[in-house]
Amino acid sequence: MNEEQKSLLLSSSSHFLPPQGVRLSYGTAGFRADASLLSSTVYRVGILAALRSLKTQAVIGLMITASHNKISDNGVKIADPNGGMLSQHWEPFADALANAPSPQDLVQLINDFVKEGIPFNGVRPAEVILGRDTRPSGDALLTAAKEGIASIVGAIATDVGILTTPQLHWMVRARNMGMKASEEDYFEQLSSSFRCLMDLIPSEKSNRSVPNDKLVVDGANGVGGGKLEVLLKQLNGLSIEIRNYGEDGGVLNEGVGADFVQKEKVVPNGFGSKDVGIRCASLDGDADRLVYFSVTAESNSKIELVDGDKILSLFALFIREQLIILSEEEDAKNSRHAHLGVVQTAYANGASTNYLKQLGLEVNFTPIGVKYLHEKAAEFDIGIYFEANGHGTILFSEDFSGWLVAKTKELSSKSKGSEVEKAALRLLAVNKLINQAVGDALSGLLLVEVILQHMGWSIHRWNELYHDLPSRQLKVKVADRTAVVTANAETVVVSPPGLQGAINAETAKHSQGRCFVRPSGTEDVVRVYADASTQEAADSLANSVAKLVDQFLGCSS
Ligand SMILES: CC(=O)N[C@H]1[C@@H](OP(=O)(O)O)O[C@H](CO)[C@@H](O)[C@@H]1O
Ligand SMILES: [Mg+2]
Repeated sequence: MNEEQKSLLLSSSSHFLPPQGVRLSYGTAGFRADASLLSSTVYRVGILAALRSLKTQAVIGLMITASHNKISDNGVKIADPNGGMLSQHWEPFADALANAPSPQDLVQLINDFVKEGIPFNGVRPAEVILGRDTRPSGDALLTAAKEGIASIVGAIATDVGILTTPQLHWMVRARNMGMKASEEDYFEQLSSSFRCLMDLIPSEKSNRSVPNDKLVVDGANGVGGGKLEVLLKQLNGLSIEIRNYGEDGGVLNEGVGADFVQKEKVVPNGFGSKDVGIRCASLDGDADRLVYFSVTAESNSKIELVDGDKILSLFALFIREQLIILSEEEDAKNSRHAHLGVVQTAYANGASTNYLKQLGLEVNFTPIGVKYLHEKAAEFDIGIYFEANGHGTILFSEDFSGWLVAKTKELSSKSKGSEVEKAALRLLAVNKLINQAVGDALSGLLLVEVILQHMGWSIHRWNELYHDLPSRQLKVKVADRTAVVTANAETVVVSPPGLQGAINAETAKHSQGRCFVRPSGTEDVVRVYADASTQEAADSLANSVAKLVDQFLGCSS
């Protein structure tokens, strides 16, 4: 690193001193904290993004969002060249950068790091694409990110404005693949592949009208509602009403959104008795999560939740159906057995795992956080992953995508209009529609809608695929959540000593009980999850274990 670069870093970093007494860590989804604490962190992630771009000689994304967190929080995360999350190898460097106490320490750290092979004088300058969600703090943090990028000589920052998180990841991936990568291109790809899937609905089904065919979407008062509206203008055949846009006085994620609906299992604001029986969906604040629900007749606030596990099951059924058609009608010589795998976490409802296994699918488990699920899903020809909270997607391997393209070409000359050609075309359209970079509520929603039409199913029929085991999630505020250390994909507490033993004893008192606790990577809480044979038992188990957490870790003041 030359002197010009060092002094540029020294002078610009002196405007962004880190907050005292706060230690930040690149958690399940980047850095998150109260927005007032974040300008130095975002500035430093700007530097990190530029260095990552130099290292990979590719375009990197930087997204300013705190997703489902309360409106006063914000956060920042990196999209790697393939559109996925930042390589886990770089997370320790990200932590060290964010916590370097002084400009001198920061420059020293960067100097040591770049010696290990960052091509400072490479052929290609660093380039970072910047996106942000609708949070009011986003603007100022964007300036900090730009300053960070500008402190690496020659680096280019491209501000793409307010976007959903998956749009930003999609753009990064598209740019690095040399494809069209604007927001219009994103909408065009989603709408054209959706139309293609609609056209491939078997005719006996497309004439059948699905009961309650209107969909009502809760936009979490975030970025997703407005984007969905733009997308809908390019589509026919969908009747969608959007509520909680964020422009009608509602507060981001407050009593609304996918995280609220999935965890509390009650209707979001703006929904009630008028919606009984109607198909409803909820996005989270940055539109990378999607859950469905319907308002029950017994009580206006109660819902039947159709969560990420059930979206996964619907997708798996559909993909499996197409693969079966392909393999049955194919002559044995040219056939290719596609390896289909699904990936879940410990938050998956046990009933969903049983259902998927009964379908004959290979079910894999990873620790919490999409970076782990995504990595695992990428090992299959087609890998489907979902967190119960509604974040997930379907990944197609490069090899299988290439085979599919060749296959559809071959079939279009050999057996045009056949069932096998249609199945291949459907898979190809799913590959285009569903975001290959990260879970994406908008593309997920379009895929759910077209599959329901394809099956001729109402939300109730879909919900009947299997019955969820009753579960309960709670958050416990403690003095220091990092005091909870876990193992076994975050399902067993190893510290503080004695806590796991107490949880086990409590769990054993409840029929079919299962319970685990872990520190959240996105909020300042410890999460408690319990499931059991009845709702009362799940509630009682979760409540008792929340008390244990409180006893072992002490309440924060
Ligand atoms: C119980 C739960 O929903 N946890 C979520 C939540 O992480 P926590 O580390 O639990 O706060 O946000 C992550 C990012 O969206 C997501 O990957 C994860 O599954
Ligand atoms: Mg989100």
